[in-house]
Amino acid sequence: MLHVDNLSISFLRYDGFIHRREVTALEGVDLSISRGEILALVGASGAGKSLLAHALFGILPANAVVRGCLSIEGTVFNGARKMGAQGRRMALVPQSISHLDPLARCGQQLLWACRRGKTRKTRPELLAILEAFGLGPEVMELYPHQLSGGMARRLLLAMATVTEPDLIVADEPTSGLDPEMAGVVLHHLRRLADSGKAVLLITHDLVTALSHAERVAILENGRMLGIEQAQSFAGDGESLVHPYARVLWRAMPGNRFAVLPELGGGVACSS
Ligand SMILES: Nc1ncnc2c1ncn2[C@@H]1O[C@H](COP(=O)(O)OP(=O)(O)OP(=O)(O)O)[C@@H](O)[C@H]1O
Ligand code: NI
Repeated sequence: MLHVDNLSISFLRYDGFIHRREVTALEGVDLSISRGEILALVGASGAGKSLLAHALFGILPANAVVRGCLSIEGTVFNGARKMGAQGRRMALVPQSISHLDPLARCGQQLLWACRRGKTRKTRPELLAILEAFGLGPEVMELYPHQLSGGMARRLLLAMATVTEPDLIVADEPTSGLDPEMAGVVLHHLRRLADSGKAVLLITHDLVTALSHAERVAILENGRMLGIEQAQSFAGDGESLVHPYARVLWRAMPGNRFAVLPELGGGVACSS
């Protein structure tokens, strides 16, 4: 449903008045997501996960240079923002809660999300989507500053999913949530995938990725190191195709916890 082919992102920087250079942040990234699937995109802070999401939605800053090919169900596009009706079939749950408008009540922002998705919802339907993310009806009347960080994140999730888009890109949707609420959010994303949607779940947490995704894509320093089946992260990691994935898996607490030279050396402790 979504195909990303050879995506590269760089930023133009000016050194002095005339010297211009490109700094590459993402290089040669390939991935695809099918309907019914959660693909987790994992990587350390700064790996380029949010950049990839922003490229999909055409919301990179003006000095970004994007190369490669993005297509959704066979239609090539360069950012959902410029796609009209097609773009409305994709929704982003942004990483930062600053994407909420501080001057508008939460209910109003939920209605705007419906309007952007050309969808009409009744008040009971809006309350139901809030409830699905553990938010009560009183949230409709509140302003963003009256929400906790976790509530604001869940409101962003409600706004992204209220129109039931075909592709949901959720950038760190569980960050700042307690384990119970994180479970509610991930369960909801699972339900959307099971109903035929495609979900790109961006997270730095391999455990979250493994428990909810079919496949896990590993991004490191702007490069895709490989895509693995989630079920291959088991035992000693012998079913994992990519050496880096094996290193990552074995380095997790509870596994062999061996820090190998590829990760920069360090303390190795085997159980
Ligand atoms: N507007 C920009 N101009 C220049 N470089 C940028 C810009 N935005 C991001 N970058 C760089 O691109 C790299 C990837 O950033 P990105 O936000 O995608 O990381 P991330 O994987 O989402 O990290 P995190 O887990 O912390 O959210 C970083 O090194 C960052 O400094
Ligand atoms: Ni990010």
